[in-house]
Amino acid sequence: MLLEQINSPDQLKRLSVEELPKLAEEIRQFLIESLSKTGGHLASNLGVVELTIALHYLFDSPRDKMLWDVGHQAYVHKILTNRREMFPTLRQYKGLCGFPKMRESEHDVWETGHSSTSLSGAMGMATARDLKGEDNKVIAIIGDGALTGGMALEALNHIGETKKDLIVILNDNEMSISPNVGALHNHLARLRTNKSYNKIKEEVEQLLMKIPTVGAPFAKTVERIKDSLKYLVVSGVLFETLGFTYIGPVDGHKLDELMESLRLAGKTKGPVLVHVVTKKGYGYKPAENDSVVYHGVGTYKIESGAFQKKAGGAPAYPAVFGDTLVRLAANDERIVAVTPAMLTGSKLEKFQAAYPDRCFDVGIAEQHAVTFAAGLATQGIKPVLAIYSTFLQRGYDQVVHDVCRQNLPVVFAIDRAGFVGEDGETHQGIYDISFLRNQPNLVIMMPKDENELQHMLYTAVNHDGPIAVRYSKEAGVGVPMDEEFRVIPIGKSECVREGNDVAILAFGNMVPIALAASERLAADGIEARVINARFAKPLDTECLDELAREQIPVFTVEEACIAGGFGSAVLEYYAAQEQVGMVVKVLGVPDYYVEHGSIAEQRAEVGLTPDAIAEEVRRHVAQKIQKA
Ligand SMILES: Cc1ncc(C[n+]2csc(CCOP(=O)(O)OP(=O)(O)O)c2C)c(N)n1
Ligand SMILES: CC(=O)[C@@H](O)[C@H](O)COP(=O)(O)O
Ligand SMILES: [Mg+2]
Repeated sequence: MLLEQINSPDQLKRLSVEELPKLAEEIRQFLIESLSKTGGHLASNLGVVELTIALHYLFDSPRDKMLWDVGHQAYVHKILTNRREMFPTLRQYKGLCGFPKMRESEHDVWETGHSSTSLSGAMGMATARDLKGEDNKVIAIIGDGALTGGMALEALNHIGETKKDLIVILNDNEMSISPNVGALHNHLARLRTNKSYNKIKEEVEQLLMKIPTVGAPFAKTVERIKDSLKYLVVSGVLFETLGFTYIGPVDGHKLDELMESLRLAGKTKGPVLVHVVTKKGYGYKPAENDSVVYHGVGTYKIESGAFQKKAGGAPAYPAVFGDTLVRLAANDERIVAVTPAMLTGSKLEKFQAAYPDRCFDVGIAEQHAVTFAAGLATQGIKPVLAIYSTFLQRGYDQVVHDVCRQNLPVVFAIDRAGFVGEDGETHQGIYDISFLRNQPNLVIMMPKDENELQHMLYTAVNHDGPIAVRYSKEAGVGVPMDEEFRVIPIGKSECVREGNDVAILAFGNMVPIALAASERLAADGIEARVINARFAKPLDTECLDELAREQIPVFTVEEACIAGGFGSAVLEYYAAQEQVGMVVKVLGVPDYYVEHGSIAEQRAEVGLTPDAIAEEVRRHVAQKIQKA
């Protein structure tokens, strides 16, 4: 086994080029076996085995900087940089991170998770290198999906003009999570198939070089013909017009072709773009046949690729969203769905099948998605933007400037709200309450269960202004679903458990946890009133005033950052009412990044569990008795 000897790029470099295909085979087998037990981003990593080997064979990481865009495809990089043995802990609590992590290795020079940041980071590193008079390489590896992200295009524009020595490896597998979309994608298709251009270029070159003496100088004039040929044969070679030397297309699974192109790129001055064509899921039939399903996987049987069946139970919130939107759209032709490249994650497949002309996958382009929705809304269309909380961060200015300020009726269906588990700190959906609550006109709500989610969605599509309904990725509570939709009165909470010793104001998916805490407290003779807050904006001020009149201590609970969240809003309200005597304890996510693990482990870490909440209340009650 070659792989057992390889724990560093230096050890890799000791292999002969002839041994590399065997190493690729062993790494591929390792990925398939290891991820069958842990899950993870399988298809993307299977597609970059040869590319990653070639990069570490030819270049000198970490002196040469490698930046992995999105970073979900950096498992092979991690295997080659002394972390193979950590793979049984992949994406587990305190285990190997599923994305590049500086703390894990000096070879992880840039942390990712959100897409389209690698080119800007690379440009920063290349510029710093030149300012310091150093001469290392800077290499960004970006997928065709990530290339549709606005940041990537901003960086291409900047890099192309400055002529920095910088290598961009475009890993083009025609896939985002779903099939890639957009004009850029179509341009790449033309480039992928332009073998004829490269063929002609080589033949002309060989022919000329055969002509003694006259050949060489004449070759220069032909250079221009070749370039015009390129423009003739391959319409709009975008990258060269942007100032890059374009090399490709290169077969990303043929090591000899890859090595030759990467060597050429390493010798080429200025910005270079190597267009590598790969197959997502390469080398594992189930993943090759369906790289959408095998983009991010749970555990599976290697022989068949069959996933371990999840126990039945209540439908997950995203599935309830997808099904509800299909029902709502049947009776309201204004409704359209917009997704920034997360069609399957947001469970919009059924909507797309039912209403293909009303379902818009705009690619990895959250800024555009938000303002596209705003444009739709100005013309009487009812856009439902299905977007993960963490990815909405990428379109924040558009939420402020284009939607809320213009008071446009856009529905933000904020999925993956709260902890997300294995994707970890780059993907936690815990900041949206804070960054949205400061926006005038916007309503922010979260259901206590899947039945209330359908009613909140119904309320949202009938609301005349910007409105956000957030929900987690988890399974619902397991309550019956009402046949008929009903409107949830905006700003109205509901009491789900009576009690007069303390009040727990729970937001969204924290309601079941708060109820469980109240049962523990009841056993101690402490009667907790549990309020399903429903709205972080506008607050149910009548409810808050009542609690103040009764001078009941308040515990707010949210699976979101404490700073600026729902509890902060309650504090602000009481402060504004000069209710100085009111006791308000805000329970939520403290001021640090919560890393990967299970959602349960993340909640336990920050104290969002029935036991921890009950303990907080007991501690307060004990202090009160002590003071009395
Ligand atoms: C800003 C942002 N939006 C969406 C995502 C979700 N996402 C993760 S990987 C991916 C597709 C990436 O496609 P590509 O860059 O082509 O990589 P491939 O998986 O094909 O190797 C998407 C949409 C993300 N990580 N970051
Ligand atoms: C790498 C990335 O950002 C996506 O693949 C993300 O991991 C999807 O998350 P879900 O699995 O929750 O859809
Ligand atoms: Mg891709």
